[in-house]
Amino acid sequence: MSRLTVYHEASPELPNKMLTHVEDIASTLASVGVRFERWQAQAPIAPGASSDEVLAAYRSQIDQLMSERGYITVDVVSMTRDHPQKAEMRAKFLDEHRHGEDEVRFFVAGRGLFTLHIDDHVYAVLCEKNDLISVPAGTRHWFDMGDEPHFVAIRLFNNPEGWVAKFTGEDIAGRFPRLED
Ligand SMILES: CSCCC(=O)/C(O)=C/O
Ligand SMILES: [Fe+2]
Ligand code: NI
Repeated sequence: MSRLTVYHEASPELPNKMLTHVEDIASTLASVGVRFERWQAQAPIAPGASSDEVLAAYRSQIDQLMSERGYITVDVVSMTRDHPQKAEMRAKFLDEHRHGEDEVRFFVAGRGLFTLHIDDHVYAVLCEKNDLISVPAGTRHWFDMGDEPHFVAIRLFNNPEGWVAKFTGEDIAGRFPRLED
């Protein structure tokens, strides 16, 4: 089940609230400029599926997003528990960073934990299959796929280089809960 946990940045051990209803998650995130929607990931895709397979299965949703907001690049992150680079892949996103563009991710299988640092609050969004999240450009955030990664996410970008991150150098991510396996 998707879940949003909200904290003050100084109190990682004491959440202010935890929400599991999609409308509550969406409205709370919308109040800080983050788009969260429940889509239908109907094509049966398993973690480990190839990018071509995923892109072909979700062509119409991808085209819709691309024409809506002018995204020009799309890729796929497809992770399994036995992925040979799972530790490196996990580490890549674990520290607080920003992107120069919106972070648009559509989960078509499995789950992952996005944590957003907005003003003096921290929003931990457990995204599951069917969830679409769009985090505005410049938002401080990190992502945990866990020790046992199991997900497929489609990523959309509005620059030709795809994924480019600027790390903040802050250690805040290490103080907040990771994804539980
Ligand atoms: C869920 S896709 C992999 C994570 C990612 O692209 C990112 O930018 C995390 O912050
Ligand atoms: Fe990111
Ligand atoms: Ni409700």
